Amino acid sequence: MSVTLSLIIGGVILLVFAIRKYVKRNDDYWKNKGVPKITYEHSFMASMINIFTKKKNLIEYDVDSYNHLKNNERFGGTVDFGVPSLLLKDLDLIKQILVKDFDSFVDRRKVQMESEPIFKLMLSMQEGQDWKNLRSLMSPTFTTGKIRRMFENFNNCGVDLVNFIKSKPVGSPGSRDVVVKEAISRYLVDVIGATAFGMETNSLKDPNSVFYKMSKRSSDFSTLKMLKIILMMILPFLSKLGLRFTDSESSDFFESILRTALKNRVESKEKREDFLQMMIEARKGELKTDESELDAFEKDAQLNKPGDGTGKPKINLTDDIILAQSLLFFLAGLETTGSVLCFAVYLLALHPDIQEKLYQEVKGVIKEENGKVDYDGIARMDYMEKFVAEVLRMYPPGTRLERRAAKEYQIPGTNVTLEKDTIVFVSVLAMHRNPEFYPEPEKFDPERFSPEAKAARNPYTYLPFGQGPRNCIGMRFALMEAKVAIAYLVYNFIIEKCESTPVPIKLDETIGSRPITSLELRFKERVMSKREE
Ligand code: HEM
Repeated sequence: MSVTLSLIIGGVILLVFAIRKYVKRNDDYWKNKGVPKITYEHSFMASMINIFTKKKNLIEYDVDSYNHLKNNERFGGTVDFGVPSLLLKDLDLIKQILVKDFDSFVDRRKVQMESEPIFKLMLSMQEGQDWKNLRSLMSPTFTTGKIRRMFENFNNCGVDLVNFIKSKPVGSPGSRDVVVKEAISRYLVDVIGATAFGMETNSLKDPNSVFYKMSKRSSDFSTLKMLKIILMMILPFLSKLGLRFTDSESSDFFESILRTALKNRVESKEKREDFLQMMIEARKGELKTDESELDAFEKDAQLNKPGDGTGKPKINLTDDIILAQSLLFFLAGLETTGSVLCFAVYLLALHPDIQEKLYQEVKGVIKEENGKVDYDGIARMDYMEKFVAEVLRMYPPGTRLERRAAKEYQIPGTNVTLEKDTIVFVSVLAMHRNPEFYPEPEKFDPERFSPEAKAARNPYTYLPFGQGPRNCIGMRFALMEAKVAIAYLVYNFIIEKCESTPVPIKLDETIGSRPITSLELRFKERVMSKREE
């Protein structure tokens, strides 16, 4: 072996041991505080090896930790790659932290984004008062009234989605095997392009759409990319050296397109029904919420004192801030809604009885609305509501909710005091799969979300969009765009497994919260008699 090679190998071994020592520095943190430490923990080495060898994906660690807590334990300490974090299990404590004591837990884990100035300005990255000011300004953009005004865009993309599937090569008569992820992602890119920036991105119509290609790049989480992200979480200084969390080519592409769109909109003074327009109105203090439109989830999310009461924004919405929120709108909805839709279509294929019930409901409502899919029609579909809720229970894209203590915090009813900056988290996936809350959790059953079943359950057992003031701002938008796609698909096709469809579902091996990208299903065109139509 040459001297250089020996030096390199020696250097690598030393580096790995140095990182290991750094990561293990807090191993006794919880024991010293008298907090039950979850003995099953994220060992740095084991996690890295498991991710690389694809033995275990990231989200399984939280479920293991949750299941490791004893019945009477309300919370337990873990050490995530060297950072002490508290896993919350008790539902009252979860409510206390997410909603009642929100002022002590405004922010999430700090992420260093030195080399990504636009990402740093996104709502999800903001902290403290800056976040409150921005969130109050943005909240009115996602209310029912605003989504209703955007609805025509959903409809146009629904029609294009059906045509996209029909454009695929026919296998057996009238049926096509389609890669679901591609069809769904193209639909979402077009919906978001139109509703966020008034752009026709043409992903469904143009197989070579650059928007689709770039969005695919932005959501590619290969094993290597995940390891880079984990490394940047462990060693935050890497971002100061120019390493980026995001894919630079796609981020730069979207940033430049959005910058031009914003400039053109401001200069032309043209008015449209899209997110960009609302942000421009917000800049002038002209964007308002209609309080009567808010449901319990959104009332829980209201901040105590939004704005300063004068209607004038408390922050200066610069072009960069608007640009950052537009990009966030684009990215936040792609992977999340995309994975929900892929699971939804897969579950329909596996459960023909549920698909038939949904089809009958969709057909009935479309008939009542004179052949149209419209906002009120979708909102009236009760079975659709239950179906989507159950998909989100089984496969929540946001598997973990995190908050960071803004100050010292004594956990109510205990002597345990959390230090400022301690991370507390909720394993959404583990709760959704807890048989105590959801008997036979592996069974797909939309009736779990009947009004009676819901009323009998603690609402904090179900948190696909988080809860409290820092919940998902795009929930209504996401649910509507997902339901419209499902309605168009079941109305036009019978969805079935095909030879290549994996049963049970195969999950993405790195992240674990989305299906494999190659998932294929069979779409058979429905033949409707004139009387049925
Ligand atoms: C089915 C689709 C979606 C799911 C399941 C989902 C889920 C979530 C979850 C779990 C959170 C964290 C909430 C918390 O910490 O309490 C979140 C935050 C967020 N979501 Fe979504 N989301 C979805 C779609 C969308 C869409 C379409 C948008 C944009 C229009 C969006 C924008 C955001 C933003 C901006 C935040 C951060 C909010 C803040 O920090 O104030 N999401 N989402």
